[in-house]
Amino acid sequence: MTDKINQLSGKAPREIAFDILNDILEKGSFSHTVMANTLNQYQYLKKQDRAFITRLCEGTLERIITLDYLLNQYSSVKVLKMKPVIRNILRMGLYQIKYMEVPPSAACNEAVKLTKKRGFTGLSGFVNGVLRSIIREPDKAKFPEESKDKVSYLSIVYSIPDWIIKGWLNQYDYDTVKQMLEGFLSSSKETSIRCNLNKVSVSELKEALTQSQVKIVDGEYLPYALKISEYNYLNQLTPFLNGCFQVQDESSMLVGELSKAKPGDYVIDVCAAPGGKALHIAETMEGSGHVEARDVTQNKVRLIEDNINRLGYRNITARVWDAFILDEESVSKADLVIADLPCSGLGIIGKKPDIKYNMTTEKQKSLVQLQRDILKVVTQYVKPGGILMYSTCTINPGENEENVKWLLETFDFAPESLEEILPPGLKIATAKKGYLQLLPGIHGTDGFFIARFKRKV
Ligand SMILES: C[S@@+](CC[C@H](N)C(=O)[O-])C[C@H]1O[C@@H](n2cnc3c(N)ncnc32)[C@H](O)[C@@H]1O
Repeated sequence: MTDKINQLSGKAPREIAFDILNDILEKGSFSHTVMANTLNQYQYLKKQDRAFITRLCEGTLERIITLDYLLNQYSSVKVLKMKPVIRNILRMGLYQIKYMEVPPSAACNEAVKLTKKRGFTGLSGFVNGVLRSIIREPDKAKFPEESKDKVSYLSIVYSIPDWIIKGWLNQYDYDTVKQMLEGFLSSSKETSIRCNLNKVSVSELKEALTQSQVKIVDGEYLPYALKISEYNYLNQLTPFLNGCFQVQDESSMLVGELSKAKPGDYVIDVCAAPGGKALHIAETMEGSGHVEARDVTQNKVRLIEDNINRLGYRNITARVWDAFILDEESVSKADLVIADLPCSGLGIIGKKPDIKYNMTTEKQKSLVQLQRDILKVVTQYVKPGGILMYSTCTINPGENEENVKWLLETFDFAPESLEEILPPGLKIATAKKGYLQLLPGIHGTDGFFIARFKRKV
């Protein structure tokens, strides 16, 4: 059936994958948006075709540095000098040969077919030649020697730009960085979810998911965190539609967990969309108090509202408010302020691999300024004795540890130890200083930073 419809629409799964990759790699579109929109458009595809497209796109994107390095050893024309269509067909072809359970000759034949279909018949021999020589001599290509050039080795083997590797090697020892890089490569296979305890128990949710043939494993630290896989569409799962869970990484749930909001608290989340942390905190307050979830545009606020409605919480509202602008009415009013600010996102490159190719040190510097500008405003909302939670999904001391130091030097806040409130199984030395950095591959979560402060009375 799918093949027939594909013939009618003229697009086979590899061609759909090619269009997605071309949009991301040549037009700069965001990977998760293009993937979601395209898969939505091809809803009639069989589950395995959708899974094939997802794996091929995500995998190729994740491994671009490795793939280009290898292709350059087999091709007389360097990848960056190739026509965009040809380099992306070759990247996809090589990814299938090296990392997927696709017969190599099929990967090669399909690449040649696609080259002709896209009007490059004259280059089909070139595509065939490069891929055939890879199949013939898979061991010809050599990676940099680990003992001679550690940065190049890690960068090429794990497909991460070398400036990022250098930064992490300044902060962590070699083995830790290597483990992190392994962690990124294995992080995108499951979806982390938070059980909506206001609606169901964890065992009820597990039962409902099992009935929908979803594979479930427990989270690392929190009893209400699960990881799911092997479903087709999230928004066709009955437990999702019924608001029994929210998609959220466990690292992000730790913000809600470590906030220790009390029933009756007034909470402001200044950068809240799509609402993960704000919704979680509303849930922990058991229907009491109030969470005001703010974001900068109506579209973002709509995302929060959709989640509020689906999950059925009554003690949270969403509102458009620009965090750079002081809201006089909120000054010294909040028991808890959540500042989960825009950041360089290097902690989630396992899920959104395009981030690692687009981020730069200059962009990171301007993000530090943005974070400080927002903090100057929103720290004012915390009432004396109230709590400020600062978090980012990145691994960069400038945006994390140095911002903590700056905040403590600049405002009337004291660090609040996290040691006593960490969930069992999570031990991090800096927790007693009021902050922690989670690392993929080490802690089993996204890379994530959390700091807790108390406003002095
Ligand atoms: C890291 S995300 C927040 C994720 C959210 N806390 C959650 O747990 O689902 C950062 C958010 O900041 C928002 N943002 C960016 N600039 C903003 C501004 N000037 N005022 C308010 N929100 C802003 C973005 O729209 C984005 O939704």
